Amino acid sequence: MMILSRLLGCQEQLGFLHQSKEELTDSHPVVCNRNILVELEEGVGVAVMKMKSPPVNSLSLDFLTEFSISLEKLENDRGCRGVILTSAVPKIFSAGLDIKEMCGKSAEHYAEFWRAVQEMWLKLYKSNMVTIAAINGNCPAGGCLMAVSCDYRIMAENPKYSIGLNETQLGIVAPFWFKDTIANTIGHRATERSLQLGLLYSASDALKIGIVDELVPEEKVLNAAAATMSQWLAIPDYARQISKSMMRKPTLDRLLTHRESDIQNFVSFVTKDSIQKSLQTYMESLKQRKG
Ligand SMILES: CCCCC/C=C\C/C=C\CCC/C=C/C(=O)SCCNC(=O)CCNC(=O)[C@H](O)C(C)(C)COP(=O)(O)OP(=O)(O)OC[C@H]1O[C@@H](n2cnc3c(N)ncnc32)[C@H](O)[C@@H]1OP(=O)(O)O
Repeated sequence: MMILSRLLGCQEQLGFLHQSKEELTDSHPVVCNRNILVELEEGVGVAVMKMKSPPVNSLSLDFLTEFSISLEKLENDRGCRGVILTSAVPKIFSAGLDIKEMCGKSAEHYAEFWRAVQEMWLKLYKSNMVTIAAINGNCPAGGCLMAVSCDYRIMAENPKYSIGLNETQLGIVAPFWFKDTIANTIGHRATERSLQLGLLYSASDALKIGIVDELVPEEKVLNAAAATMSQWLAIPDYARQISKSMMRKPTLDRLLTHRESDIQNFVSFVTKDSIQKSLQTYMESLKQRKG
């Protein structure tokens, strides 16, 4: 009953979660945090993590911390074998890193923020669970990193949605582990072009280039993710997990080995006047585009 009332509280607050009371039984334990709603279907062993931080699910320090804690809890739950990552904010998967966390703050804050970004990626990329991104909206930069860190990506075939690592368009640089993650997905040449030009791909181009694995009509994204999940869960966990680790370990180890220097690089990069100016100009351009 408590679970039900907590979720209903969130629904009232958000007004855009389309679940009926009947669907919400105690066999679907729900944890409704500030930024992420986690629903675990116990019999099936699959959790849905719904990002719900309007307006754009930007990855703030608070959001990232909550994400890592939620994922770790699921990782340690023997009843959970798979996670579907999606959004409860209409038209947005995630707008990527919260630019406000990278503007006008202290070096200590930037270091803490970057460690949280690293932690989110390390936890997601090395997860033993099957991870599927159900991309139901725009997915630039850090949002794209989250998606390509999953095992499989299903995107809504909406021509208005795009996905990619657009950092250079902001005058900033995707760090080596963003680059490695996307290169592991689409290959070296496509990554080179994609990173230099800061390309955002439409859903259909994203499928062609392999950033996403499948396009489906928007209303079918979650069902398609659930269907793919059951295929992946049919493989014995141990064999699948070792295969995943074999593919991903060198990429993970590279950041683990250089974690502190990566934080220092970020701090010295982001504290440059020229970078602060680029980020502020970009934030202003977002606001102007609106008006
Ligand atoms: C030797 C050199 C080594 C260097 C390497 C070392 C270190 C690496 C250094 C840096 C690496 C940084 C990596 C960065 C990764 C990122 O993720 S940066 C974020 C990039 N994200 C974007 O470019 C997306 C920007 N947003 C949009 O394009 C749109 O908002 C949208 C997602 C398409 C949604 O559009 P719409 O629905 O029209 O919403 P609005 O544009 O009106 O936005 C609503 C409000 O949200 C604010 N906002 C949007 N995005 C962000 C964001 N990412 N962070 C913070 N805030 C954001 C927007 O300003 C609106 O605010 P107001 O309502 O106007 O207040």
